[in-house]
Amino acid sequence: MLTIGRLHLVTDVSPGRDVPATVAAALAGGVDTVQVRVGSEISDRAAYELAGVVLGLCRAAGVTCLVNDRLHVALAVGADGGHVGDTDLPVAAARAVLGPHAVLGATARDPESARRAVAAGADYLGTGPAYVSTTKTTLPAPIGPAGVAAVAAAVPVPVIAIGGVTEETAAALRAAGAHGVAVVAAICSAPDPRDAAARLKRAVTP
Ligand SMILES: Cc1ncc(COP(=O)(O)OP(=O)(O)O)c(N)n1
Ligand SMILES: Cc1ncsc1CCOP(=O)(O)O
Ligand SMILES: [Mg+2]
Repeated sequence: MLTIGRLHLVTDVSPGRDVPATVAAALAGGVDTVQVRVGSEISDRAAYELAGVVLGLCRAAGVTCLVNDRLHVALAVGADGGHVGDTDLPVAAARAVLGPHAVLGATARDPESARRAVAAGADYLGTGPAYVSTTKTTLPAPIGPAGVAAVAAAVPVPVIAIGGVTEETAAALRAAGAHGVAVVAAICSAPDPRDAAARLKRAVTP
């Protein structure tokens, strides 16, 4: 069974990004999980093609590759698994679609929904927003390290903090009980994504 990484790169949906180039740099810097996330305006065909390219980069680096939301794309490209949230397939349905061996992540913002997601088959939880995110601006108020700690204390699976995470805040989230962190902007908007990933990796490595 795959272990859950400590530094997850979630790909940037902003137009004009060279996603494969950023993923390659982030992998060189030490990202240990890549989650392919595309906007709702992106066709399944384009998502499939992007996921295939990212999966190839991940396989060459020996890194886990997940697909956000679109589990049929995850299955079609042969990714390691997927991640679902409140508006996606329910966790139990996602598990049924992906099968027993795939990695399945679920979003949970509080202890009760965290326990439910794990009971339904999630291997890890993404929790947040830890801080204010510039990438996804429609989110509820940040839960901070205390909210992350509450979720981490409630479940036996790895908890990945997401939302506004930076090199500076990653250590506090680990100290709060997060197994690791997931980022978009801290790597994708960095002047040097490889260096940013390396710094984040040091911050989340025990
Ligand atoms: C690691 C991780 N945690 C949380 C999320 C958010 O998923 P979701 O709530 O489904 O929101 P979208 O990413 O689909 O907009 C995630 N993707 N990864
Ligand atoms: C998809 C998602 N879900 C919660 S925060 C977030 C975006 C995280 O991006 P950033 O690391 O740039 O805040
Ligand atoms: Mg989702």
